[in-house]
This record gives sequence, structure tokens and C-alpha cells, in this order.
Amino acid sequence: MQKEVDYIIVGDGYAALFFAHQLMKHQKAFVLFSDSEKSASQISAGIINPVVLKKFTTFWLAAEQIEFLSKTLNEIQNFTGKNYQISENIHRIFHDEKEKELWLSKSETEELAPFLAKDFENLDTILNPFGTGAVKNSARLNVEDFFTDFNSYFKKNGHLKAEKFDYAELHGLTYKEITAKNIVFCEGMGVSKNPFFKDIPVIPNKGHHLKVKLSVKPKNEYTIKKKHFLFPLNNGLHYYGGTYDPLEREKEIDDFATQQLIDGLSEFYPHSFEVVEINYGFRPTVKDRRPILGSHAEFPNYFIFNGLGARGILNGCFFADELFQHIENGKELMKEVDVKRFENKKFIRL
Ligand SMILES: Cc1cc2nc3c(=O)[nH]c(=O)nc-3n(C[C@H](O)[C@H](O)[C@H](O)COP(=O)(O)OP(=O)(O)OC[C@H]3O[C@@H](n4cnc5c(N)ncnc54)[C@H](O)[C@@H]3O)c2cc1C
Repeated sequence: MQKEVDYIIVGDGYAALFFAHQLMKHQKAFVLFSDSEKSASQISAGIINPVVLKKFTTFWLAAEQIEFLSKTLNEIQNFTGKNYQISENIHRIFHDEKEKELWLSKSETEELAPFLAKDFENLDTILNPFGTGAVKNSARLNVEDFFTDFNSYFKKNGHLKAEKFDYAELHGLTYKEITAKNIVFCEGMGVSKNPFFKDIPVIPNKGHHLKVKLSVKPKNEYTIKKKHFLFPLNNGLHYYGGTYDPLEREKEIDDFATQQLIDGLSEFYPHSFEVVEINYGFRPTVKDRRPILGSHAEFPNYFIFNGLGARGILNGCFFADELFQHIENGKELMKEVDVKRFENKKFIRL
């Protein structure tokens, strides 16, 4: 039987789920295609962080994105019954006194005052001779429950198509038995197989994380950051990651990245730990570090939502609304994120 919907969403990561939430909120009919592969989103740390922790700077729209995420997670709670925000601030371990001074001076600036706490702390169990600084307004997403619950919600409400979207079966706005008004492609690095958007320059940046069993657990369970993030999971294990391995493209675990993580953790965790699990994923990144949104030049009802980079949660949440407002209400896209910025470049065939 033929089915008519407002939207088809292709993909099941942060881009797809935050866009789906906009559709749920505005009572639009939709189906979402999920190929059930573990997405980069599902292996992400879930860190919500307004500060670049190498240089102690903030980034484009950080404050607006943090505020919007909090509002959105409250709205999502109305559908799934849970709020996935874990309000645990990041504690950045200082490498030396100089870094501490830099943090302090930055915390006086108008831009960073809302984010950099001035009272330093010394944490138990780990090595932090120069102390740690807390990032105010940082938090964490309960990644596992977020994806499990959305999946159940989609199943229960008839939104989920648990299959790979086969581009050859798409004819205009009809896909097999489904006809849609719009199609939003949210495939992360899977975009390279999409005949309509494959030439958009989305670049993979591979990342690994470990799940570890710590022999001595910190008394206060903060999110701790030195080279990577360490934080507790629900099951007694800790998450440690992730690496940035931009030159790696193989779909397998890299020994080098694994060792980098073991060394990184050993640097500040002086007790024994056991590596229980290793995972990897590919961040969809863009050279200009801006997401990619907008419609296809020839097929105006085909949309791309990609390029979320290392900030899938903040970018995904904020720009899902931008894209929805653009499609439904004709709101102009910010030029920084509009897919049109790639038009007229010779490597693009839009
Ligand atoms: C180790 C690591 C740690 C990270 N930590 C954080 C973090 O702490 N905070 C943060 O904000 N971000 C983090 N990120 C970045 C974040 O994961 C990405 O920005 C985000 O996952 C991108 O989301 P996406 O929805 O665009 O793509 P993806 O998460 O890759 O999702 C796309 C999905 O679509 C599916 N798909 C593709 N083609 C098809 C098709 N034809 N049919 C059906 N399904 C299809 C894919 O299989 C995939 O499941 C991390 C990334 C990594 C690798």
C-alpha cells in the first residue's frame, strides 16, 4: 500500500535524530531509514563543551548552541520520558603553572567568563599536581539511552525503517511504497555513497575510544580531561577517548590509536586498568569547520544535513532547527553553513 509522508530521513545519527525531533515537535509525518550500523554518534563521548580546551577559547555560536540544546532536551523528554543531559562539568587537568595563569586571564574576558571557573580544584585518585579548572555550562549526554529510547519511540510510532536506503530505488520523491514531500539525507560519512551529494567535500576524521575497568575509582565522578576525556558509564566501566586520526580510513581498530589512548590515560591515572572494549567511528568534518545544510541545485526537495565534525550534539541540535525553519518557513540559511558555498567549485557536481 502506498504511504504518503512529509519527510523521509536517511540516517540515524545526531543529525537525523535532532531533525526527527523537529518533525515530532511540529507534527510532521515521517519515516527514518537506519542501516543499523554503529554510527559515529553512537560511539561518541557525548561531551557538551563550549570551550576549546587546547587554547581556552570558545567557538562560533557556542553560547547560543548550549542554550538551545538545553531547551531541546527538555522538549525531547516530552516524547521519550527522559532527559539525557548529565550535569557533570568537565575538569581540565593543567599541564603546568603557565596554563593555569592563561586560564585565569581568559576567565576575566567577556567571552569566556561564563565558561571558565576561577576556583581551581585538586582531584583525588588521579595525578593533577597543578590542579584542574572546571568548565561551567559543560555537560554530558547519556548517549546510550538517547539512541536506545529514540529507536524505541520510532518503532512504537511507525517511523522506523530498519534498512539501508537504496538510492537506486528513489524516483523523484517516491521510494518504493513511500512518497514524501522532502528527503533529508543525514548519512555522516555514508554521504560518499549518495549519488546526489557525494561530491560535497565531507572529510572523515577517524576516532577511537576505550571502555576501561579502573582498579581504583575516583571518589567524585567528574568528566576529567587531559589529552582525552575520562568519565563513568552506567555499567561500572569508564569511557576514555577519543583520538583524532585523520589519515586513517580503514574500517578496523588501529593499534596506534589504541596505544595512544592507553598512554594518555596512564599519564594521569596512576593505578592499573583493564581495557574491556575498543570502538572507532568516522567524524564527518569540513575544511571550513562549518556544518553543511541545504538543498540540491537540481532537486530542490532533496536536502543534506552533514558536516557536524567533532561537535555532533551542539551542531546537530542547533542546525536541525535552522534546516527545519528553512524548509518549512523559507528562513534563509546562514551563508556559513549553506551547501551553496560549494557551488562553482570545480570538484562539485551539484
Ligand atoms: C570517538 C569519537 C568521539 C566523539 N565524541 C563526541 C562528543 O563527545 N561530543 C560531540 O558532540 N561529538 C562527538 N563526536 C562527533 C560526533 O560523533 C559526530 O559529529 C556525529 O556522530 C555526526 O553525526 P551524523 O548524524 O552526521 O553522522 P553519523 O553519526 O555517522 O550517523 C550517520 C548514520 O547514517 C547511517 N547511514 C548512512 N547511509 C545510510 C543509508 N543509505 N541508509 C540508512 N542509513 C544510512 C550510517 O550507518 C550512520 O549510522 C565524536 C566522534 C568520535 C568518532
